[in-house]
Amino acid sequence: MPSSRQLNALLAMPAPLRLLLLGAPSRIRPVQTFLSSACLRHYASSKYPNIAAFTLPEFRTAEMSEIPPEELFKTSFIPSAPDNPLEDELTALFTKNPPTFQYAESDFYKLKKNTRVPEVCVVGRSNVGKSSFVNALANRHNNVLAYVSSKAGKTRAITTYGFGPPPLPKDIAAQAAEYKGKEDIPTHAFFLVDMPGYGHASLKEWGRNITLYLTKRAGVKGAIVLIDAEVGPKPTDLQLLDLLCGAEKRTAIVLTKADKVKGGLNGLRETCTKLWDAILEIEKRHDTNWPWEKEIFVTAVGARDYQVVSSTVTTGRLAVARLAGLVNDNRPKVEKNKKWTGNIISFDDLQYAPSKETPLNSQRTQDTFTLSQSAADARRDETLQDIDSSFAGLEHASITAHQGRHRTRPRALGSQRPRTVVRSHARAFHSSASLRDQNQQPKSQPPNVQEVRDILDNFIKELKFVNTTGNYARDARRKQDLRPAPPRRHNAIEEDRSSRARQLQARFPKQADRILAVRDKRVERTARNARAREEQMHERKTDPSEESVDVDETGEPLMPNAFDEAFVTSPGLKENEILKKSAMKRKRLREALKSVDADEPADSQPSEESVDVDGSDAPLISNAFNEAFVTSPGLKENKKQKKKAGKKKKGKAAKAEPEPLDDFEAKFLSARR
Ligand SMILES: Nc1nc2c(ncn2[C@@H]2O[C@H](COP(=O)(O)OP(=O)(O)OP(=O)(O)O)[C@@H](O)[C@H]2O)c(=O)[nH]1
Ligand SMILES: [Mg+2]
Repeated sequence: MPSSRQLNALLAMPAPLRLLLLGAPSRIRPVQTFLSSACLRHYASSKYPNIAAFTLPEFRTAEMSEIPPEELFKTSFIPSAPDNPLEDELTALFTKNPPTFQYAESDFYKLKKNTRVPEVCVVGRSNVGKSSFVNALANRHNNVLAYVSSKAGKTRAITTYGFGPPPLPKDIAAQAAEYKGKEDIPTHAFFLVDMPGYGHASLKEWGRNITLYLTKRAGVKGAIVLIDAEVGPKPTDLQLLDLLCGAEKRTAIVLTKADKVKGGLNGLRETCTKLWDAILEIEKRHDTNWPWEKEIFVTAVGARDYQVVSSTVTTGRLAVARLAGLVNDNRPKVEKNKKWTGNIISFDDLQYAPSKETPLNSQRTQDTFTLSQSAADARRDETLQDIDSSFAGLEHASITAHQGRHRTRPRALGSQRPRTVVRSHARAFHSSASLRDQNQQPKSQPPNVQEVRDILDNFIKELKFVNTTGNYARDARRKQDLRPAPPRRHNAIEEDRSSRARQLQARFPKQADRILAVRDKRVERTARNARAREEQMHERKTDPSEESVDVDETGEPLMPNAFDEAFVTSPGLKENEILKKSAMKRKRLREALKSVDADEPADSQPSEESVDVDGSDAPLISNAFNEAFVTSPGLKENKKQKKKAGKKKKGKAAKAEPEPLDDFEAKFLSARR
């Protein structure tokens, strides 16, 4: 006789399915009473009847120790893909914003700091299927996200992948000040961390890293423990569960490779019973409120058959989403409200924590999406308001994002516009909005792509730091292209003269020929001068060694002295020599005249003391400065200089004997007298 609950389940089904249920094959009879219609259909047609996820709704309200393990499966049901109400939302959550590799680190102490994005880690023995699990969740089968191998020990580092939509720009902007460049601006809702495996082909330090990660890392919100369904729980698995129980870390236990279990559903049951027993033992031993999921999730996400993978992947996603806090878990809790200890942050403190006011609507509780209905509506309205008000929030977010470590993303090949974090937020908004509520249309239209681009372009123009080296180079190239062509070279003077001539011709038409002749003459003269200048310039540029050897009138090379050396490259050496000689001549005349004016005999020589002569034979002017300089005591240099000057003076005075006057000079002087 079926119970009232079974009858309810039967009545809820369409009539043909009820018949199918009543006449279902014996092998599914033990669980048939709780199979829903879609699930049953899937189950009956499946080649793999042992793929299932076991939940224990009654046990959630009862004390674990009171329930005998053999009772577990009487109340099991299969929330496989077609039956799961959250399937679409979970798929969107995990795949809409493409999951990306974040970082890999083999040393726990070198891990990037993360206190804001929830981390869920996947742990298990080596080769149990951890990396396959990550790939399946991301819906990546061909284009692999995590490396998978049939050999144990493939994953050797703590490898982090980002999943889910990024936080809203507004939220990022609100928190940006707190990051202060210490943590990356989040690009995803949560991180899934693929750990190296323990057991076969693993290293000691991997074990140490796993232990440290599970007990000390602040961002870890839960652990997915993968256990091979084919071989069952091993002592190392139980050690790990022991550790998690002691640390009171939220845990979901997932059986993998369910498609390989021998003995079908019965074989799977045996494994589950064994596992459950072991967990009860661990719980008794620790006497803690270990928040494990009180469910065993069964998957075969690494199977070759895609149908099998897709039918169990939602189960895995549900487990991860619950631990990350993205799914409201409305189940009544068996655990007492015990406070979290150590570095572990309370789950309720999380940004994505489920709301506390969610009503418990039935005994058979359901998971609901965190961002469902009213919460999603309110949040979307808020965001739309933000975006409608000319992207104020978005720009602010992008500024703060730029000031952080993610300044710009690499540009797409051939793209002229730098891809910024801003754009990813804009895209994320659309994806998350549609993810939250696919049936409801947004109340106001989100801006189209062109609008977003225009706003971003204007915005980027104002950001100086976006002008990276590459952009500078590009700008320079653009400027070069836009630069007007240099004007044709023309002789401005000639042009000037021609225009002047035209003016004159207009004024004096009769004189036109003359005007033209004058113009031609002047143009010719200008050209000649220009040629001369050019030749001069050319001479300057030619090798100076050719000019350094100058010859006197007799053809003998002049001995280069210091003066010549300095002068050698300047043009007009000979002219300068002539000028120099004439200057000397004039000087001599002046001196002679002075002596004549003073009524001194013309042949009298200037006394050594009275006329001081420097190197250039110019008389030294004794001024106050010189006096002070010369007589200042204690200056060795001065004394030396003085001595030198004295010597020079004598030498020069001896040298400076005036040359005898030539005929012209003698005549001139006699005439003056
Ligand atoms: N049939 C079947 N094979 C699976 C399943 N999951 C994983 N595998 C296979 O198991 C092997 C190991 O998978 P991985 O994902 O690399 O395992 P892992 O736990 O990451 O291994 P390590 O990185 O070495 O720790 C691969 O050959 C997978 O194809 C499953 O559900 N069914
Ligand atoms: Mg791996």
